[in-house]
Amino acid sequence: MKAAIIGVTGYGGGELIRILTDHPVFRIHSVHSSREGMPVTEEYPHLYTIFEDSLEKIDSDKIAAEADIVFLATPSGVSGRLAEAFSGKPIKVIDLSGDLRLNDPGEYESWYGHKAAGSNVLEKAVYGLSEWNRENIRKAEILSNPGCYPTATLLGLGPLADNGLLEPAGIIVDAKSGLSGAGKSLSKATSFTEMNENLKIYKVNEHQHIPEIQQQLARWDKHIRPITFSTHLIPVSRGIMATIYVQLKEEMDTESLVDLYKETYAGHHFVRIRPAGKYPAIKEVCGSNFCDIGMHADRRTGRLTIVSVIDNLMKGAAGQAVQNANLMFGLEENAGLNYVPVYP
Ligand SMILES: NC(=O)C1=CN([C@@H]2O[C@H](COP(=O)(O)OP(=O)(O)OC[C@H]3O[C@@H](n4cnc5c(N)ncnc54)[C@H](OP(=O)(O)O)[C@@H]3O)[C@@H](O)[C@H]2O)C=CC1
Ligand SMILES: CC(=O)N[C@@H](CCC(=O)OP(=O)(O)O)C(=O)O
Repeated sequence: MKAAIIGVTGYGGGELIRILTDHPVFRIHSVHSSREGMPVTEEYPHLYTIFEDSLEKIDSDKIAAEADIVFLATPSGVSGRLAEAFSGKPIKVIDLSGDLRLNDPGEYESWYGHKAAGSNVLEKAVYGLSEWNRENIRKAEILSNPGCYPTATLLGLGPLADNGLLEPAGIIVDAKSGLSGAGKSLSKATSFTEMNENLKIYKVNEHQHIPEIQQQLARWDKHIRPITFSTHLIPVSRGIMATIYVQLKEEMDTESLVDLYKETYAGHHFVRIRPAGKYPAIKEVCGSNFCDIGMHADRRTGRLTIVSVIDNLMKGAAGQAVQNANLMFGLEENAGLNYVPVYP
């Protein structure tokens, strides 16, 4: 199977190269960004002798005629236009950006500040939270890969929301991300001097992933009220931790909750549930496609704390994109994704 990658010089695109150069079925056919003609190794010297192709022009007709799937690892605003260009052509599309995730174009425009993709594309786009939408993903022609924070948050809340166990008001998500989550562009906020030995909150109550999380929670349980969602930068390259606080409709102890999560994710290779009393750290998933989840029900407050960790570039972006591509082509879900986390 031939894969094209647009936005290959970014962090998400680079991670797609890392995965696809070692994939048993997909082979990288062409790579693209706005810098036509440049060898990929100019941007990524770590790929010397491994992948040395040059960037090609973005010609949707040519790409669709030659490749079986195209990954759009481009910024929001750019991806939507590209998805429109590929729509209706004989090629499957996976978009890593937020451009196709929200059903309501008006909501997209108010949170992202760009013009939404056309309704023909939005209506076809399937939301690719792999563990929760497998059947639709298998049939998708255009797939919208979930955001990094939403992946960690939704995998952490799914078993409760889907079973109607959540008290609908008062859900709080306190999330932290490594700096690669912001992409490779230089910015003061993510520079070494700003972030070394530091921790910062940002986009308070206005993060663009809020409506995406809310939209999926409503699919599980339409009674769920608006969540509080806080995002922080931490001085690491990769990794997201979402610490989630919820109240349940009925009291459950930690052991029963762990059993519920284990049952829900049985057969889902990439979600690992920790035993009662154990909590995952981001280092324990970095470099891999795993989402690790731990939890504790606090009898004193009546609240449940859920901790969910992923590598933002893997399960939060390129890893989940390849997991979805595997499903779309009828392959084993974990084909080419059996990475052991890089530790320490
Ligand atoms: N980083 C992460 O952890 C996650 C990222 N995402 C999403 O994935 C997408 C890619 O993210 P990331 O890799 O971090 O971003 P980067 O900023 O690191 O890379 C963006 C890429 O898009 C290319 N690009 C930018 N504008 C254009 C254009 N007009 N035409 C063609 N190519 C263009 C850039 O190439 P060049 O500079 O060579 O033109 C570069 O290859 C984004 O939508 C992001 O929101 C989603 C989940 C997690
Ligand atoms: C650390 C950091 O800055 N993370 C980015 C994630 C951006 C992203 O992945 O954007 P979309 O999923 O919406 O396309 C942020 O918080 O905006």
